[in-house]
Amino acid sequence: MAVYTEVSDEELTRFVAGYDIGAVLACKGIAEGVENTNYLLRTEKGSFILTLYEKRVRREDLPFFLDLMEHLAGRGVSCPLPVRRRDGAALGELAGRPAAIITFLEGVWIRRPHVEHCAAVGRALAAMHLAALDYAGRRPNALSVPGWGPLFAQAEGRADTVQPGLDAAVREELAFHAAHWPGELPVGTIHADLFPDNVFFLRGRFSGLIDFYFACTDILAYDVAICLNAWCFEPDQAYNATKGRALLAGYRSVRPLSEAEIAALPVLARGAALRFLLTRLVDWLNVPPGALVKPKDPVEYLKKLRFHQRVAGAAEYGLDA
Ligand SMILES: Nc1ncnc2c1ncn2[C@@H]1O[C@H](COP(=O)(O)OP(=O)(O)OP(=O)(O)O)[C@@H](O)[C@H]1O
Ligand SMILES: N[C@@H](CCO)C(=O)O
Repeated sequence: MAVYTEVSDEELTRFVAGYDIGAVLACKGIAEGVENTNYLLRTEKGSFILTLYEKRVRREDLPFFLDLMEHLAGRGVSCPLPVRRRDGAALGELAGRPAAIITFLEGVWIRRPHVEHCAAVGRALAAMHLAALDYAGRRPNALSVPGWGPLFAQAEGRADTVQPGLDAAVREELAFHAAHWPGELPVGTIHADLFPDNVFFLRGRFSGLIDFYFACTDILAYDVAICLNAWCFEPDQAYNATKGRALLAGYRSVRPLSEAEIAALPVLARGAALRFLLTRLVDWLNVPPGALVKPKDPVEYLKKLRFHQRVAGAAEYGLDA
C-alpha cells in the first residue's frame, strides 16, 4: 500500500472544509501505487481521490499536471478532474505535503491484459496525444537520457547486489543512448507512465486514464514504446507480438506514425526499458523505513531491455505494413 504520509482527522476536516464537497464520511488509504499517497475520500457529495504528492513530484510541476487533466477532460479524454477549492485553487497543503482532490473515475484496471485491451490502450494513448496538441504547458522530461545517469548514481555501487552484472549492463546502455537517442521526432505532451494500473476498464470497455504525474513534453513515439513495454510482455517476460500489433494498430488508427517514428521504436523501447529499470532499482534499494509500499521488480525490466537489444527492426514488434 502506498501510504507514505498519514493524515489526522483534524487535518483532514480542516482541509476538506476548503472545498465545496460537503463533510467527510470516510477516508481510506489506497492499497495500490508506489509514487504518491492516495486516499479514497467519501464525502456528502460523493467519492473523490485525495492525493498527497511525495518525493518524486516537484511542487512547481503540479500546475502542469493538474491543468493537463483539466485540458484533456475538456477535450473529451476520460480522466479525473481536479476539484477546485472555494478560493479557486486546485492545489493545497495537507500534513506538510502539497495535496489535491480529484474526481473518482469508475472502472478497474486489468491485471492480465488481453489483445483487445492493448488495442484500446493504443487508441486511448493516441487520442490523448491529439487532445494535448494545443496544451500550452511545457515540462521537460526529467527522466529522459540526461536524467538517467544521475538517477543511476543513486544506486551507486549497489546494482550488482540486485542482479550480478547489472552495474555494467546499465553503464553500457547509458553509453548507447548518449550516442543513439533520436533527436528529430514529433514532440508533444506524453503520459510517460501508461501502465495497466493507470488505465481503467468498465464492463470490458475502456473507461479512462489516471495518474498524470510523470506527464511531460517529450517524443510522442516514446510514449508508445513505454506502452509496448508495459502491456505487451507476458509474465515470463516473453514479448507477445500479437499484443504489440494490436497496440500499434490501435494507436495508428487514431494518430499515424511516421516512418522515422517507426524506425526509432527499437531505440525508444530500449530507453523506456532502461528508464523503468532505473527508477525501480533506486526504489528497491531505498525503501523509506515504515512506508507501506511494495517496490516493483527492477530485473523484470532488465529482461525487457535484453529483448529490445536483440530486436533487428520495428517489424519485430508486430507492426503491420
Ligand atoms: N481518479 C481516480 N479514480 C479512481 N481511482 C483512482 C483514481 N486515482 C487513483 N486511483 C486509485 O489509486 C491507485 C493509485 O493511484 P496512482 O496510480 O495515481 O498512484 P501512484 O502512487 O502515482 O501510482 P503509480 O505507481 O502507478 O505511479 C490506483 O490504482 C487506483 O486504484
Ligand atoms: N509504472 C511504474 C511505477 C510508477 O512510476 C513502474 O511500474 O515501474
